[in-house]
Amino acid sequence: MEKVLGLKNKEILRLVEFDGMQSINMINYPPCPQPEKVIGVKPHSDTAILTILLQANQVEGLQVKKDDKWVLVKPLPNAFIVNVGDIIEILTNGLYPSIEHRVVVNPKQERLSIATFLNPNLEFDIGPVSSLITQQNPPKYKTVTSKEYIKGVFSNEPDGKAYVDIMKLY
Ligand SMILES: O=C(O)CCC(=O)C(=O)O
Ligand SMILES: [Fe+2]
Repeated sequence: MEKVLGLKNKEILRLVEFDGMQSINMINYPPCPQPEKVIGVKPHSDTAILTILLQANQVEGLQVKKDDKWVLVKPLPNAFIVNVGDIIEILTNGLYPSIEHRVVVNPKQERLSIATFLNPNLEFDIGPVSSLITQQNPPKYKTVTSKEYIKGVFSNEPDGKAYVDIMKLY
């Protein structure tokens, strides 16, 4: 991604190279006889840098929002799904938007997923990287310390792309 964008000084990589943080969510979705009445995980984007996700027992349920429609992500054997998180959207000044997703439940089968979230080293600020900012392309997002960013994540309920909207300047 840095190569494609022509970024210098490891402007993305430095967030994870030393003391980046990883956390894991293992989720068991029991079968639900009335799946239309419940939601497994409500619509949100991941506030991390990237998410690496395994639909561990190959049962579908994950959907991503594309052109305002929910699209099913078919489980593939031995394949990981990589979701762009809000931090990549902010660092790239919107060039790589984070993906909104949700999980619906299955009437018959239980579903297991394992999501690994790549989170930033707390030493660096979160904001658009300087090599992507020019007079013609001014920052679209605020720059905050990682601690402020994480504090904001925990004080806002996951809700669509609401948190990345809070980080927007206009
Ligand atoms: O269970 C899944 O497939 C996704 C879970 C998820 O979106 C999350 O934990 O942030
Ligand atoms: Fe998620």
